[in-house]
Amino acid sequence: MRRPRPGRTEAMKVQLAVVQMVSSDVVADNLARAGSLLEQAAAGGAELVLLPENFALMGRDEKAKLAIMERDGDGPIQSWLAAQAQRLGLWLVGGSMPLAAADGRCYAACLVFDPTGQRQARYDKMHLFDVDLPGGESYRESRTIAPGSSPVAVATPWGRLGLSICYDLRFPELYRSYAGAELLVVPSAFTRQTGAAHWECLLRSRAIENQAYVLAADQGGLHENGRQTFGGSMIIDPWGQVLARLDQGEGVALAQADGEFLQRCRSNLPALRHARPAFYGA
Ligand SMILES: NC(=O)CCC(=O)C(=O)O
Repeated sequence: MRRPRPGRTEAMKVQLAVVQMVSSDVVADNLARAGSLLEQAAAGGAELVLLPENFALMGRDEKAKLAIMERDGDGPIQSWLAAQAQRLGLWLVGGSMPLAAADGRCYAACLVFDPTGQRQARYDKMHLFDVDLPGGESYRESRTIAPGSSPVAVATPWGRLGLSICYDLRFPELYRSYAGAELLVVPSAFTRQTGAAHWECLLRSRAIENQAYVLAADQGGLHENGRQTFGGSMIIDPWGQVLARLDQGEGVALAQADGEFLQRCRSNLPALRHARPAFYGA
């Protein structure tokens, strides 16, 4: 494992992993399978691993997440995440899990743990999926989820990591607020319908326009609530190339990020430096 000195991201090389799940409505089963998938990632040399949105529960009823929501910093799912990070010596990005909000709803929180099991960041999903799709599929996340209001990027040994969750992917301004971050994560439970149409295109766009590695861990299959998620978890480089990809079902995709390659992309094609936000807003 190469640990670069701060400010030496061009020397950065890190093995990344995204975990794809088909989470059920039984938390203990989901955590047990997630634990095995994390072991698989660690065995593949991963040092930074991303779990999908709702890794601990995809309930029959959206309200089920309110029954398992935890207080910030206190609860079995948060303890499980800290313990996995420490047990496997990983930076672990915990997709999303429900943390209590003051109004009875929950936040969809993405928590980041370092290899000592210390929590390094919390990001709350900012854009909620209140959407009606062709064919009658309908979602109202705001009934159970309160929106977050702050972008969050966290310093890692390999550079800055910008956090986002699923539907956030459609709002490029969020990622632009992370401009210069080397790594972007998008834990997701994309619908099968919208995933087939937009998933890869949106992810590659975020990688290309921000010249960053993008890690996207999705749910991928048929859940007990009848909901179908897309899968296609992937790791993309700053040139927009898909380095690793899964199809449907559970699994782990691994790929190496290379700081020299990232710096080469940014110096050969300095689009981030050419931006002129003074004329069209940040
Ligand atoms: N859970 C979500 O945010 C779903 C987002 C999604 O499927 C999309 O198309 O956007």
